[in-house]
Amino acid sequence: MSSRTSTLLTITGISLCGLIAYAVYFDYRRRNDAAFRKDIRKQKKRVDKSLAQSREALAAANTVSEADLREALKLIRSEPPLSSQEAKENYFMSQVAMGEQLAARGESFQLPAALSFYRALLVYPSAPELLAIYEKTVPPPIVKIVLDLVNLDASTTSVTYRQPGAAHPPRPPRRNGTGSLTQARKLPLLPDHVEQGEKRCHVATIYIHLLVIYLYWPRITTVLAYYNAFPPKRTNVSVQPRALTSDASGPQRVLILNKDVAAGEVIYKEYPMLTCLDYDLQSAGTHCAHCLRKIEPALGSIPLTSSDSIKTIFCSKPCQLASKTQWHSFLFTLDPPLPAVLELAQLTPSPAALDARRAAQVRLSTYLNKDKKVGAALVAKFIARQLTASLGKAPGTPDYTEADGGEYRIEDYVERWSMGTVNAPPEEYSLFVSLLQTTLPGLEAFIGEEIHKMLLQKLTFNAFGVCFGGGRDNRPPSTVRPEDVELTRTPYGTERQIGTALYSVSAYLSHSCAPNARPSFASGTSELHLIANKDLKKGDELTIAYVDVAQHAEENAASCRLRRRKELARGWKFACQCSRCVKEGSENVPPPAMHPQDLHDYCSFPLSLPPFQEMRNLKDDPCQSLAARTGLCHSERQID
Ligand SMILES: C[S@@+](CC[C@H](N)C(=O)[O-])C[C@H]1O[C@@H](n2cnc3c(N)ncnc32)[C@H](O)[C@@H]1O
Repeated sequence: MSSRTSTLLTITGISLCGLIAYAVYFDYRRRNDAAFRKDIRKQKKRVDKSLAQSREALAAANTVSEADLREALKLIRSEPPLSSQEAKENYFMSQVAMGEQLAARGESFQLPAALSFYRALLVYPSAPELLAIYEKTVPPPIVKIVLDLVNLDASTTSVTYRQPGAAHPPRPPRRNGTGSLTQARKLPLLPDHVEQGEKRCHVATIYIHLLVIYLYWPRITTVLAYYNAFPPKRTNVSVQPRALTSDASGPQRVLILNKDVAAGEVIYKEYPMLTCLDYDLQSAGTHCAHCLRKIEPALGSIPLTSSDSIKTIFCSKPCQLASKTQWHSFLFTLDPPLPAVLELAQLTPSPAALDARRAAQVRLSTYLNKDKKVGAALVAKFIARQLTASLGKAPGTPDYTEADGGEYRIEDYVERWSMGTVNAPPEEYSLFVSLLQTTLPGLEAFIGEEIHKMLLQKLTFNAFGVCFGGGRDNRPPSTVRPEDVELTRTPYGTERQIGTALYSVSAYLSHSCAPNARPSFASGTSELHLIANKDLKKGDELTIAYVDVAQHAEENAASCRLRRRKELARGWKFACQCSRCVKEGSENVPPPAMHPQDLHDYCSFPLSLPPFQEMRNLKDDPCQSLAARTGLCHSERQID
């Protein structure tokens, strides 16, 4: 030990001894000397009084009168409205930043700080959620002023009044969640759901309520700064609002390159948040059900032991463990769905309950298997992953976070994705509910049909098809109408994929028929490598092909254009305006003749399928007359 260290320790030791000695002496006199005790009481009263006086004086100096608030509201109401989404987002960020700076300047800046936070609230899509965030992060006197402003605004709003960018002043949360994950997060706070659960008088239900409250409560620090921390710097890309043009359709956000890259270079690599092996391959046992790697028989595989209701194998122990803890136990086994549940004796299921759980799993698996319903599997896995990530963490399976310094979970990414318009068959939701009811009773109260639909729309819309090499050619054909086939983004075509995966960064890639980048699965797993198709410059928007854009031997430019635009219209509901489509569209080359006896010559519906047989007998354009009667065929309106 150096002499300096020992001197410090000696000084510290003496000081501590002195303090202890004084405390002992003080305590001795307090207990034994009545006059000393009286004196202390007097002193304490004096100090308390003086403290109370200074608090009152301080409060009086900082009280914001109703007149001040009315004046402030008048000012805010006179500000011009914001029209675009981008302007609202910028406004929101600047007001929050200003609020924070003003709040840090002390008590005399509380009103201006509150005004900034209030302005941000007016343009935020979910005011109750932001208020909850403020309550955790903003000094309480400022939050109080914000709440006073909200109340005053609500009590004095006239119908013609418009806030900057906001149609209405903030409202309390709606009672039934519809439309967004943000609302899903607030469900546990809604009394009608809590009452519903309590009526069941079920210990498990109450436990599930607590679990969901914990799970959905937003992690305060991460919400506002999302796009600062995401995507991580190592990906060399950023997510930016699409430059506004006269065309209002198109992606809201796009991926922009942050540095120059050469053709063939890997721009970034990304692990999936969630994977789904195609069901036929899962049954065949040819691929790992977690990373989707092809199983090499010589190297062996690891089965999922314990009551697996589907035949599942993995390439390695880590994949088995990850899959088991993230969703497999929850969805496809009779094991406790979450490790935390193990400890609750009252949740030990009866044999009848286990039978019901197994039956629900088998029903869902059968449904998934038919017509490759990957959307339903993605939703089930998403819910399972959310729950297990929060409460069922096992060693070696860290929660998903793909950001610089931000702690994000899967729902934080999905919440911000755009969604398509998928309509799930009605039985899909009831299968899902019966799985939840038999696995963690009570959970289903929080995932209504609307939330289920919203998840389905987001997950299927943003899913990627995983293909190795050029993909496979033995995927079982679908028996549903072409328009109802679930499509995933893959330049090889969904019918060549071996599975589906969701990626937090790549979700933002938009489509071009002449893409400047391509996804590759060169590691032989679902890890996505984004490769530059040509030399690219910092600031370029990255695009990939959502569909197979290659012109095949039997096609000419026009029929290739028609095929890919049809697929884009069916899967992603947009008419591509890329340079290639525009150029080829202007060349007016007629597509080669098709086979009218098999396919409708415009939308290529197989007319032999039962619903379309009647179309053969129609004299006029079958697509149009069918569309007029049933709305079934609308491709022609979407693609050209
Ligand atoms: C999977 S999402 C893409 C996500 C997107 N980056 C976003 O969050 O806004 C697919 C949707 O993006 C839009 N999109 C992508 N590429 C497009 C393009 N080239 N032209 C028009 N819309 C496009 C379409 O609305 C499409 O349905």
